[in-house]
Amino acid sequence: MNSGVLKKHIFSFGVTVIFMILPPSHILQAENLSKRVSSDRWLFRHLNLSLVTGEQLALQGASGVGKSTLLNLLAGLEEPDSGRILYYAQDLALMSEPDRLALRRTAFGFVFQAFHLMPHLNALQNVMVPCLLAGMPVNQAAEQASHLLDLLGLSQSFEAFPSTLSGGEQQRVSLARALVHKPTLVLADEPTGNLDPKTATQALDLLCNTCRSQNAALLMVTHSADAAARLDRTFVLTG
Ligand SMILES: Nc1ncnc2c1ncn2[C@@H]1O[C@H](COP(=O)(O)OP(=O)(O)OP(=O)(O)O)[C@@H](O)[C@H]1O
Repeated sequence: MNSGVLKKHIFSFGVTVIFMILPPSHILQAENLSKRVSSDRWLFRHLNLSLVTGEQLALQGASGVGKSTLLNLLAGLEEPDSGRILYYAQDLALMSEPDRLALRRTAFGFVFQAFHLMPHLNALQNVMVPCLLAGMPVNQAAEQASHLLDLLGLSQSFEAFPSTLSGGEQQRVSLARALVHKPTLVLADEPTGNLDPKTATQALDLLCNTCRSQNAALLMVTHSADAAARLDRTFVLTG
């Protein structure tokens, strides 16, 4: 073995050992998080939650307990009353608004409960938005968006505007939009809540498999015990 090859072997062995010794890195940490929605109502107090890179976590809890609010806090869309949220050890509250916006656009993927599709854009254009915001060429964005819409059974609906789509179709467009730019963290609020059982299984397969293959962490709100059981771990939010 010549010395160049030997050095390469020693280097890759060293990298492997470092990965084995280091604890898994936290992509997201919520520390001592508290949120109050009125003078006498706290949704949660001193909540701690963390996700490691590539981990899939189900978020469960009774209706109205604060799951969507927690997702909004973790995404930096709302501010906690106390506590902090770290993305790879960076405190979201200490980032400038442009940096936080850039992080949300490039690293995060969202499936909102209310979809939040842009009404003046068709399904394909809605899914292309995160790619275009990340600076991807239009052709490539269209290719990635149409591939995901195909996989979600929406190949006939590229040109359809949100108002002409059913709730389940809008939800699948919203799911495609959350994944299309290959985010590192996907926050999904009941992403299969509007789908029939067969379509829900297909959509969940796509969500979980895409996150696994891209080593993206997934935090998914779900009322379904079956859906939760597919993920690595469940966190139950209690009032
Ligand atoms: N900004 C706010 N001001 C006042 N009340 C709020 C605010 N945000 C959330 N709430 C209240 O907090 C509670 C939790 O809402 P949230 O949507 O987070 O619950 P959830 O657990 O996601 O519920 P579901 O499972 O029904 O979707 C609700 O009672 C809601 O009305």
